Amino acid sequence: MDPKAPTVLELCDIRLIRDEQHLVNIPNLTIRQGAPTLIMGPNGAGKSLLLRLMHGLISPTQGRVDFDTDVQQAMVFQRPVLLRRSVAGNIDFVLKAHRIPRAVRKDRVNALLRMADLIPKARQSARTLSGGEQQRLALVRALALKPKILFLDEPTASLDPSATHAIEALIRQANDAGTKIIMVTHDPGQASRLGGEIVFLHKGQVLEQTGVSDFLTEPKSTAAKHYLAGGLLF
Ligand SMILES: Nc1ncnc2c1ncn2[C@@H]1O[C@H](COP(=O)(O)OP(=O)(O)OP(=O)(O)O)[C@@H](O)[C@H]1O
Repeated sequence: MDPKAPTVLELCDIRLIRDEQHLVNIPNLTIRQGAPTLIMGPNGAGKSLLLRLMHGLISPTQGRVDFDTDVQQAMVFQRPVLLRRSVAGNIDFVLKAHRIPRAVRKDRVNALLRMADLIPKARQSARTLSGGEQQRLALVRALALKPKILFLDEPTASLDPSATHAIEALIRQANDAGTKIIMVTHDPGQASRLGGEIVFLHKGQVLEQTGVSDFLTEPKSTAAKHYLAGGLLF
């Protein structure tokens, strides 16, 4: 990651405490523009909490997340949350809610459906799509407003290899178009295909922030070594 690239987000002295447990404890974390930032770490490390803190879905007990408030952000969850509308209707709804004029909306919806390879399914009820199709729709819907930051929480966790590749292609396209991708993944293969940097989280703390290939070949922390070797962490 280019250390001179502009900052998109900065965590300062963040602590998230619940029932006297320090679930997240991050003195400082800077996320910069450019290639994806991939958050890895064992189950329960605090990855989803970190993503939610960054996106502002939850407030920290202490500290602050600095970002440009004018910047459009979007998030896609592990299980897509789709509206009881048609496939096209799901995208149109988001655009309409942001007062995008009808003439512009039609073209934008079609372009996004094409990107997701969902043109033939445009009129189908979104909730009848397959898991992979639903996730493609959720992803292009999140891109509808051209967000500067896109948070993805294990978007391919329940998908087969071909659906996973389709989602990765969309992620790459979004990244190339200038959207900063911040994504939780457990899959080292996916991390190496997408590239960028890894933020390795363990027990709510950032133990490493480094390039994907360095992390996968030479993890510095014992916790990351165990994690990559498939060992149990305590
Ligand atoms: N509201 C809450 N109150 C108490 N504990 C919580 C709360 N929310 C999350 N936790 C705990 O915080 C820890 C981190 O949760 P989180 O969902 O961020 O983990 P994760 O790294 O995303 O794990 P996974 O890989 O399993 O999805 C977990 O032990 C979880 O039980």
